[in-house]
Amino acid sequence: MSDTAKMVCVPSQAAQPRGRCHRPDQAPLRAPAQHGTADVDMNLISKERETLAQKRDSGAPSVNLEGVSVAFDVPGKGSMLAVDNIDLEVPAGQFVALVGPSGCGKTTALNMLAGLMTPSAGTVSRYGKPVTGPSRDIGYMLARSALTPWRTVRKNVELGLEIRGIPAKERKERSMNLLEILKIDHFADAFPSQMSHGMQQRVAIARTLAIDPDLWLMDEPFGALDAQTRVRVQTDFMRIWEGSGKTVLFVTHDLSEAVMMADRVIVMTQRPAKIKLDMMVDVERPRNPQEQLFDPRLEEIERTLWEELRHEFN
Ligand SMILES: Nc1ncnc2c1ncn2[C@@H]1O[C@H](COP(=O)(O)OP(=O)(O)OP(=O)(O)O)[C@@H](O)[C@H]1O
Repeated sequence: MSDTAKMVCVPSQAAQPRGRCHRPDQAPLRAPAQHGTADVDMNLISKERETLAQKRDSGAPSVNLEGVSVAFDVPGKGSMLAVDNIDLEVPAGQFVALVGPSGCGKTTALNMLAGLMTPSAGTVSRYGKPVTGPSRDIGYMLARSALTPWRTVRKNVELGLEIRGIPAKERKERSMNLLEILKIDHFADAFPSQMSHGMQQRVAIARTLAIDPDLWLMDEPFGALDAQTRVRVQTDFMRIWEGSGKTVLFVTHDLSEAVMMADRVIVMTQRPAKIKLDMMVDVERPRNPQEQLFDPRLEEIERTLWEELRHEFN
């Protein structure tokens, strides 16, 4: 692999003053359980939570990419470098948006974190442990997360809980709670085909979050929504995330969405992907996308990011 230049070292949130941006060329600022008894199932869940709490208490970053490169074999063309020596450290509880031109490697980064692929070089770790495969504490949502057409909305949301052997009563409580927050509880017994696309995306959000994942990987989750629906869904999503303490990696092509939602925005270069800019969004929370659509500070940050991003499209 033509794995050459050392690119960037991204500091943790604690080490990084909000609202500052850092260029990479500067010094680094841095089984399913059987449907058995409820007792057995609840023990399993509380054990997982305990382990997770220990990991978080360790202070290790929720996500860490160190010197990560990815090369794909392209028939007739040989090895193609998609991701080039990336370092990215994300502390637990941070909301990070990844933006960059199409094909620059954003999804590839999420896939590595999800344990769906391994890097060609470097290490991908969570709480200091290398990622070796899919993990139950990760939720992964795509732009077009297909719902199961023959299951009702509630049954779709409960799918992951069913697989984990969560008892029916708790499944129902959790799914209805999320559907209420997302304002689609009155559709609980409907089928996906009876809902608008925006509503289906809300169901997909609820399904992703129902298992209470520690790391939320979101790949253009609102990309297919019309502008008005998008702002409404963003607002609901913010309400769920803020205060949850969960780590989010959020891929989007929409800069204003990135700035509105995230604590920190990473601008990637065109392929092979490197980190071009790493910027904190110093706008206080809670944020409300419906009310802050034209917030001057958000617009200012968006302009700064756009100045970096636009050169990647030439
Ligand atoms: N399995 C694969 N085999 C070969 N090439 C691949 C494979 N997966 C991704 N690529 C290539 O790697 C590069 C990065 O792809 P990736 O999907 O990560 O980009 P992206 O930034 O998410 O793009 P988009 O914004 O369009 O979704 C692209 O050039 C893509 O064609």
